[in-house]
Amino acid sequence: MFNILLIIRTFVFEFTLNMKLTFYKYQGTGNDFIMIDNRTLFFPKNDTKLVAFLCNRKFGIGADGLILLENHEKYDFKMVYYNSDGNESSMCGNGGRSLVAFAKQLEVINNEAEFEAIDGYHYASIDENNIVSLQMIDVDSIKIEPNYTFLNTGSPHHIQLVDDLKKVNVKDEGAKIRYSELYGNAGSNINFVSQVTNDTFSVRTYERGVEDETLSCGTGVTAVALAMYANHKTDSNKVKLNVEGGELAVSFNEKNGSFSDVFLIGPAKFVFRGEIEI
Ligand SMILES: N[C@@H](CCC[C@H](N)C(=O)O)C(=O)O
Repeated sequence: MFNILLIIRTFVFEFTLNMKLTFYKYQGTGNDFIMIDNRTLFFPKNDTKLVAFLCNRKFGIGADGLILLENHEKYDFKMVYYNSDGNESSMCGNGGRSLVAFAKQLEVINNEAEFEAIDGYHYASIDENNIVSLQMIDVDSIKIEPNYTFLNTGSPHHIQLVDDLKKVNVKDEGAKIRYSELYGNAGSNINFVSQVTNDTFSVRTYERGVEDETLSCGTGVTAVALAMYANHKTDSNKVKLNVEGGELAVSFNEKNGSFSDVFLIGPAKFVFRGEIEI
């Protein structure tokens, strides 16, 4: 039976490396990631099918994304992020927070980290309860339209306020906007938002590269917090975000429409460690 599954898997994903891969599984408010310690640079980084297989929830380990931790000449480490479709992508906020917890588990850092991701330098701190506070990129350009707001917080985000968040079919409605003329080939992540109080919002996100709703999106809630402030929906510079997988917070400073000292704050948890034949 095992051999038959291996043959099916090899046929579907088209690879066999004949090795055992050690991986760690992490989640940040339900956005889940496979972590690989790639400090020896053993991982075949251009193997899209391998990454898609590892992230596949039926044939592989299952995750929204895969992250490599690598050495960096100047900082504590480097982050390389792939979406579950197997393609390397732009910044992942929950992934970045989870990677800081992973770096702590590997004893690469203590309670603070400086690392480089695809969008540049990041500073982070982690406390004894594994609450990670991750500095995100500064944002100085926000497109405000009557029905939506668009900005880039390391990844592109479309933000739309809705009347009844529970009733939104995030997968279908998100895909329509993601593949619409508005965003062309590159696409965008799509966030549906409802306001709870002056400083609290609920968010559901369709993620590009997962092509489905995920339980949380870190760059997404960061974008929502800044967008709600820019649209005068809140006057607080610390915003709480309820997502399907838990709660996050985003703090920032704003001056003349530009945002700096943007921090994404929330839990990052180790789930399990394992080995998989690839
Ligand atoms: N889950 C992420 C966002 C990951 C990147 C996104 N799917 C994209 O390709 O733009 C987060 O927590 O920020």
